[in-house]
Amino acid sequence: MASFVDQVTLHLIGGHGGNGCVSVKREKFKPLAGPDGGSGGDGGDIVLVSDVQTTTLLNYHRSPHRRSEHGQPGQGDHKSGTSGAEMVLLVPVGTVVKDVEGNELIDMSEHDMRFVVAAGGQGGLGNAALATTKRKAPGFALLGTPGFEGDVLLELKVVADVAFVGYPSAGKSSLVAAMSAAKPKIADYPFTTLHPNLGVVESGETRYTVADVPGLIEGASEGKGLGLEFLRHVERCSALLHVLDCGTLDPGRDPISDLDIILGELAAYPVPEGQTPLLERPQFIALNKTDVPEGKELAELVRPILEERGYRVFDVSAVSRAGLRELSFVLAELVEADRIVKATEVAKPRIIIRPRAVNEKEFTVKVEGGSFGNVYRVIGTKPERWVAQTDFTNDEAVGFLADRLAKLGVEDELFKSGAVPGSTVMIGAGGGVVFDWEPTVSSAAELIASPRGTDTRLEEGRRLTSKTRRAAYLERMDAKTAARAELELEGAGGVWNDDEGFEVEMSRTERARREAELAETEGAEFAEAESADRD
Ligand SMILES: Nc1nc2c(ncn2[C@@H]2O[C@H](COP(=O)(O)OP(=O)(O)OP(=O)(O)O)[C@@H](O)[C@H]2O)c(=O)[nH]1
Ligand SMILES: [Mg+2]
Repeated sequence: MASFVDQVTLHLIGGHGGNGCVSVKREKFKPLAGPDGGSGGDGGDIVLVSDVQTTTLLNYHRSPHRRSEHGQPGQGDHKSGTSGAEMVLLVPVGTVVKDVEGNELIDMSEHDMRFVVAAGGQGGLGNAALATTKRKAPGFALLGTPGFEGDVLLELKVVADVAFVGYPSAGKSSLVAAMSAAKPKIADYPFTTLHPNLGVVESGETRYTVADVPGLIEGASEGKGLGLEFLRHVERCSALLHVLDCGTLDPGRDPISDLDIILGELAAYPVPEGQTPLLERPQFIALNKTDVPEGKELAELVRPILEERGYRVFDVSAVSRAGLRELSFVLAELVEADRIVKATEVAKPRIIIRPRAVNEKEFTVKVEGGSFGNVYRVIGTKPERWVAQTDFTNDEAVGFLADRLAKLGVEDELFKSGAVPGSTVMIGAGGGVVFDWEPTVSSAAELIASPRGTDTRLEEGRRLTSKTRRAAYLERMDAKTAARAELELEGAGGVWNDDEGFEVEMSRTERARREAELAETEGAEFAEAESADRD
């Protein structure tokens, strides 16, 4: 027998970010015209989306391994890699997502909720994006980081306002189909329904959901038939509708004894603590199949008995749709009233993801004793991500990592924790990356002599003193007419205010040079470096 699947472990791998590209632009008369390596695209996320049309986790049971697309690497000529496509996994409304330790990550209790279960990796910056006025020609790019890799647990607890319960073939699915747009499987053999079908009913102003659960038989609470397992889906329903079959030809059955058996089984279902037992919730009765003459007769016979017991009884037919309108209005009223009550109840504390405080430390250094001396472990998302972005075969990239770590204050913190040059430093909580620590301070001299990422071949534009600039300016004023002709020839444009506030037209290259110079003096380089960190 097909088993009912309402729990599945997904094995997820988010797409990796594409690597950044190292490339230098080459033109006919400018073989080294600056870095132009594009950035890698981000890896695609894996996103869970709750959807009323989806009723089961069966698909994931069959193929629990899912991976989203990788980001493409960047290319020369400033071409960024395309980002990996997001992978959307539709899950039924009522799916609870848990991590491997069983902690609830999210309860997807409403339609169209989105939850990124496996974030894709970040694309690495290309060398063009890493260039600053100081580091004009970076000979390295950042690597894309890997996407999330791990397992999550999906557990289905259908959330419906009204649950339809009853014997197999009583017409529960037929009623859901007749009252909503849902298209559950309907057939005249028992246990057609193996998982709950959800339908959305619109009645006047009210929208509510109904769910039918697999048929119940005597002994269901002991595991007969499909058992009572799936009644966990009824746990969150505000009301029950007993669907009684008045058209059955089975001599051993009649609506009253059917109802009694179902009530007995429902009473045996243990609801979790804090919830109303199933039989203490509002219950209605639908006498179904009244379109057939015998059904109508039988319904008329049993109606007074049921009403005497205090039930509200509806004669309906899923086939002729008789009585469905009235039924849906009454259910709507009840759902409305229940919603008002629930809204006034104290809301359950919701999980709030607070943004990290600005001054919160971005990493910690832990000192771990070892047989080869102390190990200084740096733990923090930023340093760990930076390590993942580093191409350790490239000295410049390693240097860039060192600069970034120093800027974040990792070096200071290592000093404070007692690390000395040569100490073993690990970055990352797990195995991580192991270094023999060489503080960058000692390499400061090297930095002054030749900043990382410079290429003397690109160093045409030396920085001018204001004196030489003024001289050059006066010279230009003299040769202004000639210069203008020349500029137009170059297809140049742009007006620039010089030191004295005069408007000077200049070529694009000159303009770019001046802009770069200005940016540098205004500390824009700092901002650029910041943006290179991309947080
Ligand atoms: N004449 C008549 N037949 C109906 C009516 N409602 C359902 N049926 C028939 O009864 C059979 C069973 O219907 P389902 O809707 O699959 O019954 P169910 O209660 O969902 O059954 P399980 O999923 O097996 O528990 C089908 O052949 C339907 O066509 C009705 O109002 N009138
Ligand atoms: Mg059914």
